[in-house]
Amino acid sequence: MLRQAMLGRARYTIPTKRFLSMQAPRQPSIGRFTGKPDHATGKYTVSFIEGDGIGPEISRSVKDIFQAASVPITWETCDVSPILVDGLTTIPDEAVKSINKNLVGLKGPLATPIGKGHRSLNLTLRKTFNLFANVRPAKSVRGFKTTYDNVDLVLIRENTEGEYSGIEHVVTPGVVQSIKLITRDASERVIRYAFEYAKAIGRPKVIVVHKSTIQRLSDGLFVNVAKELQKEKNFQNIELDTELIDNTVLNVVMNPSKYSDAVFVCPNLYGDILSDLNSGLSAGSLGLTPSANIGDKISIFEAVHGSAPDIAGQNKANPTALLLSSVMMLHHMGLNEYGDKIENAVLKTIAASSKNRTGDLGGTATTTSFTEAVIDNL
Ligand SMILES: NC(=O)C1=CN([C@@H]2O[C@H](COP(=O)(O)OP(=O)(O)OC[C@H]3O[C@@H](n4cnc5c(N)ncnc54)[C@H](O)[C@@H]3O)[C@@H](O)[C@H]2O)C=CC1
Ligand SMILES: O=C(O)CCC(=O)C(=O)O
Repeated sequence: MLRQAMLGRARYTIPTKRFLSMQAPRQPSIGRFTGKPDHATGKYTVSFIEGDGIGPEISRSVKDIFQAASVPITWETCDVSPILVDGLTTIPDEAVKSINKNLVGLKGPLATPIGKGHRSLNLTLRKTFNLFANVRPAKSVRGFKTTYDNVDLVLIRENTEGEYSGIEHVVTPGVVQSIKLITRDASERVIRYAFEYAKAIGRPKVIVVHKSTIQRLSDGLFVNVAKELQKEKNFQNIELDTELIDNTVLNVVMNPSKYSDAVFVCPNLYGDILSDLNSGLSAGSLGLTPSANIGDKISIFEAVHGSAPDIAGQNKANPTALLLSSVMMLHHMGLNEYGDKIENAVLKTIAASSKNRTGDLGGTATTTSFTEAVIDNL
């Protein structure tokens, strides 16, 4: 159900549906998929990184459901075991070639050793392929009761720098420094993407979440770039708000519906934390929230959650977040019919009965039984 609203000079389409659904959203003009299916088979090839911990279990679920739904995709499995070159973390050439060739990937969670060993492979992938925007929608799920039943939040996180730049050093024993790098170029490309995304999904407002009262230069630059961009003719009909992160966190917890007409955009770490909060509020679990890492040409889709080592190998993981990430991927590729079909089946399965739900949603289902129920509902 859509309603039209006249806002200023522009006509926007505002979705009234507040429950989880990413059905065939219009794609922003930046980062569009340009891959082509194979001539002989009519199928697209997608690079697949299964990931660590629960990764192989939830990846199996996605593969089984895609096969049952006859999605015209061939998976190309990629090994991203870390390789250290001159102290820098890289991934094997074959994986880089596969992703550069296919222009699209789906990945399970990758674990990062704490305080030693290789650098985060998640960050390495984002940097290697210049995936500058991380889109994280968080919506209530019909039939599954949480504190609020009308959460519909969209957050876009800067994905390549900020606190995740990896520039750290020991100044002197007992004194360390981590650099939060913010550049005009990276700020501009993610904020421009956020404006385009808001236009594409029919939201009239972009909110920059920051702390420029304290991080005056870095967050200050991020906010100023947003103000400059908003003056462009293309974006003048999108309202721009700026909010301090502590204020946003309080407001989201008190009344998430306040932000149902907005797209948040923020520097890397704020986006990481705020999006987990959004997941908790919308779903009561990390097991439901999908995401897209978008670059100019290449995009990689992944669940927001990590490798969940506490439940790995126990057939307890909820594959929904990876499944919904794969739905975002299908919409990105223009395979809307398949995306809608899988999304409907997943949501129907969760709504039907608590018996269908995995433990994180208070149910008793296993990864396998949930997958079978989704296949029955296709
Ligand atoms: N994008 C990625 O690949 C990410 C990777 N990580 C990595 O994951 C590892 C573990 O990180 P944590 O902080 O423990 O976060 P986590 O997201 O793996 O787990 C947090 C809690 O959520 C639960 N959970 C997560 N996903 C679930 C699912 N699909 N079904 C049911 N329950 C689920 C876990 O059991 C755990 O109790 C670390 O090595 C971290 O570096 C963390 C975040 C993102
Ligand atoms: O790579 C990691 O260990 C964590 C990355 C992360 O926090 C994220 O994907 O949001």
